Order: sequence, then structure tokens, then C-alpha cells
Amino acid sequence: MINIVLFGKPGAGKGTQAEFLKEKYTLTHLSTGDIFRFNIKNETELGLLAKTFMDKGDLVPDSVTIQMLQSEVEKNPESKGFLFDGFPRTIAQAEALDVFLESKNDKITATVALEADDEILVKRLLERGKTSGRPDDQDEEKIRNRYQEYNEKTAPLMDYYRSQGKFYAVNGIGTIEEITERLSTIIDKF
Ligand SMILES: Nc1ncnc2c1ncn2[C@@H]1O[C@H](COP(=O)(O)OP(=O)(O)O)[C@@H](O)[C@H]1O
Repeated sequence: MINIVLFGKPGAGKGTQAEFLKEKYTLTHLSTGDIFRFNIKNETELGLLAKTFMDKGDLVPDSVTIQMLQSEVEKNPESKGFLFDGFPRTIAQAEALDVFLESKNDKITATVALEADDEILVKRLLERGKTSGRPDDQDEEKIRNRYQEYNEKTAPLMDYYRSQGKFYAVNGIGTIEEITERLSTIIDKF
């Protein structure tokens, strides 16, 4: 089983790359952002709760997110491996994921990060906001708040995975194909 964490700031292209990688490596793609948005659309209890945080550009609380992620993994017992996109985003989430996978005799294979400058990414998100309908992409203040959340809570994960010898970074600027190629070079090692 290969379990990949796709890592990067908001707008770095995780979702776009996940679409290609999940096909290429037959992985189950789990995007916590997409799952939350699906729940918001369907007005579930989880969706209503998540919305209050997402609309401000804040992270959804760990307890809620971890539980949701675990139940999504459990829904896919036949999976050949997972592509985690947007999870983990905090040390508590990463630790919970390690414990959870270990309980299944499994583990994270590698964490691959897409790197790009903040200014380029903010522009990308505002552009995406024009068509995505996502409220968190339409307001520069909310976008800046997401970067602050990233810097405070998510960036420390790089050291977390580095200390496990599982952190790899690629340049996230280039064509979609070029970037898929860069990510594949890493994943192919496993
Ligand atoms: N692992 C997570 N922990 C907490 N909140 C999350 C998590 N994943 C997604 N969210 C919530 O969903 C929002 C959108 O996430 P996502 O779709 O991954 O987009 P982006 O990477 O562009 O910010 C986040 O700003 C956050 O509020």
C-alpha cells in the first residue's frame, strides 16, 4: 500500500495534481476541503459546523476533522492506498493519522510538497474565486488568514515528516504535466 500526503499552501495545486496522481497510482483521493464542501452543500450537521470556520478562512477543529477523515478511510477497505489532500494540517492531525494507520498495520509512505511563492498563490486563489463560487477564495482578507493558519499550524508538519525521513518537495511552478512528472519521480521510488 502507498499512502501519500500531498502538501502545500492554499492554491499550490494539490487538488489539480491529485486528479492525475490518483489515476496513475490507483489511489483513493481524500480531500478534506472537498468533503467539507460536499457536507455544506448537503446541509449536514458536519457541514453546518465546518462552514462557520471555513467561511472565515480558519481551520476546522482537529477533533471534527480527524474523526471525519478516519471514517472516510474506513469507507474504503479495499483501497490500494490513499492520497491525502489537505490533511493533515496540524501536528495533532498528523499524530492522529500515524496512530490510526499504525492500528491498521499501515503507515504514511511519503509527504510531497508543492512549493510556490505566497504572492503568486494569492493571485491564483483570487482568480479561482471568480469561478469556483468558494467564499473563502473571494476575499483577500480570508485568503491572508488561510496563509496565517498555514504558517502557524501547518508549516511545522514539514519538520514532523522530515524527522521521519518522509518529506519531499517539488517546485510547484510550471505546467500541470511538468509538475505531475516531478511528483511522479518521487512517488515512483516507492
Ligand atoms: N485538515 C483540515 N483541518 C482543518 N480544516 C480543514 C482541513 N482541510 C480543510 N479544512 C477547511 O477547509 C478549507 C478549505 O480547504 P481546501 O479545500 O483544502 O483549500 P485550500 O488548500 O485552497 O485552502 C480550509 O481553509 C479549512 O477551513
